[in-house]
Amino acid sequence: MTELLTAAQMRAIEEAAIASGEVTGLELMERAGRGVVEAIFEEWPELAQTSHRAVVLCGPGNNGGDGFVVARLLKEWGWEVEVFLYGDPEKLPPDAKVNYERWGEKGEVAPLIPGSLDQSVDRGLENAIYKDQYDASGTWESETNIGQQTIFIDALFGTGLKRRFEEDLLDVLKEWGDYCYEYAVAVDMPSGLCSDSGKCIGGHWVFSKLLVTFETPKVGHFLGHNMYDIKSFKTVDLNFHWNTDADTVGLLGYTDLQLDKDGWFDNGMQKTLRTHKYSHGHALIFAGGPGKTGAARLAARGALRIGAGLVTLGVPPSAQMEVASQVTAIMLRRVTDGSGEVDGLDVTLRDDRINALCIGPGLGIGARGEALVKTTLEGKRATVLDADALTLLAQDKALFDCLHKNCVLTPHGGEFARLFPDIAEKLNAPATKGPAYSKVDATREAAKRAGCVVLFKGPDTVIAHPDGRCSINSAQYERAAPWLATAGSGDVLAGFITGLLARGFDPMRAAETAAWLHVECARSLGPGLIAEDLPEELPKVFRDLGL
Ligand SMILES: NC(=O)C1=CN([C@@H]2O[C@H](COP(=O)(O)OP(=O)(O)OC[C@H]3O[C@@H](n4cnc5c(N)ncnc54)[C@H](O)[C@@H]3O)[C@@H](O)[C@H]2O)[C@@H](O)CC1
Ligand SMILES: Nc1ncnc2c1ncn2[C@@H]1O[C@H](COP(=O)(O)OP(=O)(O)O)[C@@H](O)[C@H]1O
Ligand SMILES: [K+]
Repeated sequence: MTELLTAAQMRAIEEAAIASGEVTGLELMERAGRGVVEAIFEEWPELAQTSHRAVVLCGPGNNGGDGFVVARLLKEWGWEVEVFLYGDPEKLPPDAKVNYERWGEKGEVAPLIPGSLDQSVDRGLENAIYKDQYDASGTWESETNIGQQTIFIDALFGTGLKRRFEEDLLDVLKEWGDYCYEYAVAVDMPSGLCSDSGKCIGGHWVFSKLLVTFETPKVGHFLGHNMYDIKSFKTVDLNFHWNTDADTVGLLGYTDLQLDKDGWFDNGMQKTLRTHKYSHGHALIFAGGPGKTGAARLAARGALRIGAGLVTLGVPPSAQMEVASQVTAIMLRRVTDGSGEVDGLDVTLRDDRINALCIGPGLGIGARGEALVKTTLEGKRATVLDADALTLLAQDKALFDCLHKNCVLTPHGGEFARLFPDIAEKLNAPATKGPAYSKVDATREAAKRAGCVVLFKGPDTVIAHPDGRCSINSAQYERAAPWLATAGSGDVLAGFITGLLARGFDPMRAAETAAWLHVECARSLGPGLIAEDLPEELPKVFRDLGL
């Protein structure tokens, strides 16, 4: 799993490597700066054809030190380089100071104060050509003579940003422009954003197209919406040994999910030649009343496609005809209420082959919904609680206290705030100092309180286990799939998780695998997708994965 580090973890592993004598801080800084330059030429090969111009903004810490290395290396390539420093050179930390002095042998350093950037930015804009425009009017070939371009390098702050920018710096950054230049690079972090939470601490942040980070990405790179302008994300290997602790957050990827043939088929519920449908689990998904059954049907379709052996919709008698006219492979059963009467859930659950439940999509928040949530939780079976079930849990502390370790809660931001108002308040409070309270912190706290897995939705879906394990399923950067934000897609996700629970996945793995596949389906479909398409795309996604 790609490990995502906090600023403190990154600092600790670097300090350990330096203390062990494996590498010096200066060497790490040199590798970092060299990595940035290589990343620039890899991203924009056209810039390697002739020499160009760089404007480098350096900050008062080691991020600024990286900037001085980049400036020196680009100068050695024959580039015209302008360097600005925010802060007092005498107060630079030792490695940054060495690189400031090394740069001083090659060029000047101007103070970064209001007005100092005017000319540099104007000159940069004079010749700037924008790839989007260029593509529309003709071709963009790496051998095209694009004239001298200016590349803007943001090495102001990295993982060390602690507080809001002073007014003079805010003024400078406004001059720098609120828009994104074609060739703009963030060194480690877009300055102004918190590397633990992705939140804006500085009061403003610097836009860029390419972000180059070091050794392994930081948690904040994958949280929140503030990095939407970044088109390319590169990680430079600093080549030193490190181990992380149990707190480390993982970025979900294909290899982590053991979605190879063995991992996929070899679960508690094995899909092999010798098994039959009951070997793959039986999911029960509750539907709401007439006109409200679509959400549960979407979830049911998702559960079936992801491999549950059988899927039954538990419907109130009033919606029986509506549902019956819409389903075929999915079965239907009347579930009036939570009771032990005929058609009561208590009776249905006497069938212990039903091993996974999904409650909430389209359920309603009336008495039937409440009774079903209660009976469902008392059964202690693997259960996904989504949508209306989350509202019911938020309204009733006794019901919330019935949550158990086999549950998965799947709130979006609004539902999360209803369920965990105090946690949401901390999360949504304006960030004023770093490291700021993050969506990872919030989801972990929520999972601990609920005593079960919480999957907090969004392009940055965070999945946390009460024992502290935590991962992010990212639909950002090259995995962006904004068209997934469409009515009903969350219902399908609830169904995917339920289907995997029926197949015997444990709650954490079911939530992680389902979330990852959900985004894969969206990417495979592309813009125009509607929620109904998602389950139908699974066979193609499975085929493409070689399953
Ligand atoms: N530690 C290492 O060995 C390495 C660090 N590297 C770079 O070093 C960076 C981290 O360096 P630092 O820990 O020095 O942190 P930064 O360079 O991000 O900034 C920290 C400095 O800024 C000050 N500061 C924080 N918020 C401020 C604000 N709002 N206004 C004014 N000043 C503010 C702090 O007091 C401190 O002096 C990484 O992001 C990375 O770019 C790389 O060179 C790789 C090696
Ligand atoms: N910008 C986005 N990019 C990618 N995925 C998104 C984005 N916004 C929302 N999603 C995903 O879409 C789904 C929406 O779920 P939800 O809000 O419950 O919708 P609904 O209730 O209509 O089904 C979630 O899986 C969420 O992670
Ligand atoms: K930066």
